[in-house]
Formats: sequence, structure tokens, C-alpha cells
Amino acid sequence: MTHKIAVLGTGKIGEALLGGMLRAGRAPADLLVTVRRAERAVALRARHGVETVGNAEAAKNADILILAVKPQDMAALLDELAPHTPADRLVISAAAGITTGFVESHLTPGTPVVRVMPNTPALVDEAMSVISGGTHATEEHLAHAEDIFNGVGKTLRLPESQQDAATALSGSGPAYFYFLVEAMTDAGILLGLPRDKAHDLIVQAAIGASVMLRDSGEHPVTLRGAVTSPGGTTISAIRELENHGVRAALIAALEAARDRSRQLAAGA
Ligand SMILES: NC(=O)C1=CN([C@@H]2O[C@H](COP(=O)(O)OP(=O)(O)OC[C@H]3O[C@@H](n4cnc5c(N)ncnc54)[C@H](OP(=O)(O)O)[C@@H]3O)[C@@H](O)[C@H]2O)C=CC1
Ligand SMILES: O=C(O)[C@@H]1CCC=N1
Repeated sequence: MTHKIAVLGTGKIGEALLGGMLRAGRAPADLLVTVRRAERAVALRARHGVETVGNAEAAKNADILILAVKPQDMAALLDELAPHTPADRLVISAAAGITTGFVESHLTPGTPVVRVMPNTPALVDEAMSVISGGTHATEEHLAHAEDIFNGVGKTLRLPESQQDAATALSGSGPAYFYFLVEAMTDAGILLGLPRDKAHDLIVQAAIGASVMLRDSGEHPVTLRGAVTSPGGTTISAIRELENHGVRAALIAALEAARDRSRQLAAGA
């Protein structure tokens, strides 16, 4: 049976999922999207050929509701949806920090809720989406969520107690790599390379390293060791990274992201 799927709050991540579902072969007629601003509706129609509907209409007509508003907008959206959402809808929340318990508490008792943390490489079908079930989510509900998110990359089930950590590593993860590329491109400019050439060199190094990390089966320490010649260039750079506390900075940064996810759960 083909499910009708609604994306409620079609911003950056909602649009990435919408595009992925269309690429995966879902018919535009089986997809409903909601937005807050009229110009966003126009842009989505132009880019994807989909019509927008109101939140209440989406809740009435779709079998699966994907909530993709900011955590701070989630309570208002749930209150708007509650009177129109029968308990047989599968509700999937993609919001950082927001717990399945929070979503359940706003909806008809018994509503199945799944929490998912995707990331923006969904735009190129290379997302990682971490999936956890709420109180009333069955294996079938989790499988529906996996089916949707497998269309834009990989999925991984984790207990909900690990979702804030997964958000720090995986949801926010791509940003850290963009930050590194940005900083390393600046370094290339300092070393006298043109910006576009520095960018190309760093991006290809990142792609090559990523494919090796994924496909070689080797530990990152082994892969780094193979680059690090005795008395050579790489170890000179590594010493500076350690001197500047980059490893400790990354650990502190991800801990801060995990803590922020917890704060968002508390409505901060
Ligand atoms: N960006 C990312 O990498 C990731 C984000 N997430 C999560 O996804 C969610 C969305 O993030 P992101 O896409 O970045 O944010 P965006 O601001 O781009 O998207 C949220 C969208 O929801 C719309 N919106 C807000 N309230 C309503 C409403 N009541 N009805 C309909 N639409 C509404 C907003 O409209 P308007 O534009 O008018 O404000 C906006 O377009 C967040 O909860 C975030 O934690 C999860 C994983 C990764
Ligand atoms: O920065 C954020 O809060 C969202 C959640 C994960 C990635 N972006």
C-alpha cells in the first residue's frame, strides 16, 4: 500500500527529504508539504512541482507526518495538529532535542511517534539518519521510517537515550567538516595558493580520505600512520594540531552540541 506522506515545515531539512522522496520515485500526489511563508510555497512548487497545504489538511490526509520545524516551533505546531491528527497517524519528528515523549504528550494518546536525526547530505542521498521509537512505535512503524530515510542515505537505530549524542556527531557532523575545509582553504591561501585551487585540493583530499575511511576497513589511526612519514611533513602538522589542542577542542565541541540538544528538549 502506498502511504501518503506529509512534510510539515518544509525548510532546509524538510526540502532535502522531499527531494529525496521524489528521487526515490514517490509520486508528487502522494506527498503533502506545509510551509509558513507564501514565498516558500512558490519556491517549492517551482523546484519540486508540489503543492502546499495547511497543517490541519496534511494531518487529516496523510498517513505519515514528518515534523521538520525548529525545536522552538514544535509545541505550537503540535498544538495546531492535535485536533486533526487521528491516533493511527505515524508521526516522525526530525527536530533536534525534541523527545518522543514530548510529541506524544501533545497528541492523542496511543499515537505512534518515531524520532529521527537526519543530516543535510540527504540532498545527495548520503545522509545518516538515526532512528528511535517512542512508546507506541512498533517494528512496522520503525520500518516505515527506515524506508523513507533509507531513500536519502543510510539509517541506524539507536536507543532514544543516545539521540542527543547522535545529534552532536551526525546531525551537526557535516558542519564540522565544512568548517575544517574552510580553515584549511585559508591555510592554502596563506601558503600562496589561489583560493579555487586550494579549495579543490582540500575537497579532493576530504573525498579520498572519506572513501578510504568507509571502504578500507582500516582504523583511522592506521590510515593516518600511512600518511605520516618519519621526519616528514605530516608529523610536523600533527604536532601543531596537538599543540593547539584540536583533539580536545573537538571533544569539547561535540559535548557542547550534545548539551545544547538536551537544552532544546527543555524548551531553551
Ligand atoms: N539543518 C540540518 O542540518 C538539520 C536539521 N534538523 C532539524 O530539522 C528541523 C528544521 O531545521 P532546518 O530545516 O534547518 O530549519 P528551517 O528553518 O530551514 O526549516 C524549518 C521550516 O519550518 C517552517 N515552519 C515553522 N513553523 C511552521 C508551521 N507552524 N507550519 C509550517 N511550517 C512551519 C519554517 O518556516 P519559515 O521559513 O517561514 O520560518 C521553515 O521553513 C529542526 O528541528 C532541526 O533541529 C535535523 C537534522 C539536521
Ligand atoms: O544545528 C542544529 O540545531 C540542527 C540539528 C542538527 C543539525 N542542525
